[in-house]
Amino acid sequence: MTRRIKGAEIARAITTRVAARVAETAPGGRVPGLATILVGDDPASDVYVAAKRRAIREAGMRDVHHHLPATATQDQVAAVIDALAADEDVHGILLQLPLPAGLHPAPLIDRIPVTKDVDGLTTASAGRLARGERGLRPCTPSGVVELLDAEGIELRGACVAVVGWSELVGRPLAQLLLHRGATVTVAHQYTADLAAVTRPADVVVVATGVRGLIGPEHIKPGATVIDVGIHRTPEGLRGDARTDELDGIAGRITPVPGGVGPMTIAMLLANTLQAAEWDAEHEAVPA
Ligand SMILES: Nc1nc2c(c(=O)[nH]1)N[C@@H](CN(C=O)c1ccc(C(=O)N[C@@H](CCC(=O)O)C(=O)O)cc1)CN2
Repeated sequence: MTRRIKGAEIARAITTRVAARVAETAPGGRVPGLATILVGDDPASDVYVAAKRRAIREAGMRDVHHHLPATATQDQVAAVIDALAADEDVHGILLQLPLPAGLHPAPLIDRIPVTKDVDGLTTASAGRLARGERGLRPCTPSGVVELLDAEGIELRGACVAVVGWSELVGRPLAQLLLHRGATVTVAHQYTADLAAVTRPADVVVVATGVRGLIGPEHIKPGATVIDVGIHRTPEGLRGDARTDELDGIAGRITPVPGGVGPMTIAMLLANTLQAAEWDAEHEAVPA
């Protein structure tokens, strides 16, 4: 039997811990504040930002939100980020992706101070991750590592295939895993013989945005499959893995929904708490 990894439950436990810590420190100290910026009306982004804002409030944090029209200019988005960067009550700033066509995400993200980069996506945070220095890590990759830890999967010496090259997931995840002593191979949707890369792996993480890319031909019996993909289909939400076909082959698999998705939000709260605690200690992000 293939075990379903209960991401939603693990995320709830993290969220509860964060909320308890906020309640403990808020009376004397400052309430952590997280600002979300949504540009345009992408329906999936609407759902994700609404879920983030709900989680922020449930954790006892301050919810600051800016919704700009799809016609907003690069300068208008930059002005919102700059104002939040200067606001002492805001400890984290998140620019929801993707942005509408015509806006360039990288220069906007890089206006977020590294101390408030709770999404871990600035060049400065990426540099810290590459060097193995302390800092705020991207939420989905750190959520994946938390899931593997919660399942008791030993990463040191494990053979892990990361399928996907995105800046949001694949590339930072490969680095996080390397820092944990895993042997990491990065592949993607155009890898010529994908099965040759994934079949030897103890853990396969798939984050390509290609529905059903990974099937039984890609997975060693007993291996763990972490499915980061989310596709809205007439049959409901589906991932990048053909989960039904992997039943009885994979040792463990994350479901979609209820797997990696909720971890992204839990790690965002954990990062915001961390940013607020560093701020309260008057520490820059410690090296
Ligand atoms: N600035 C960012 N933009 C985006 C990120 C990110 O980490 N930072 N990640 C993704 C989307 N995302 C968060 O924004 C996200 C995706 C999925 C979920 C989630 O809880 N999914 C549920 C299903 C919910 C549904 O779709 O109905 C699940 O898998 O169980 C949360 C957050 C892109 N943009």
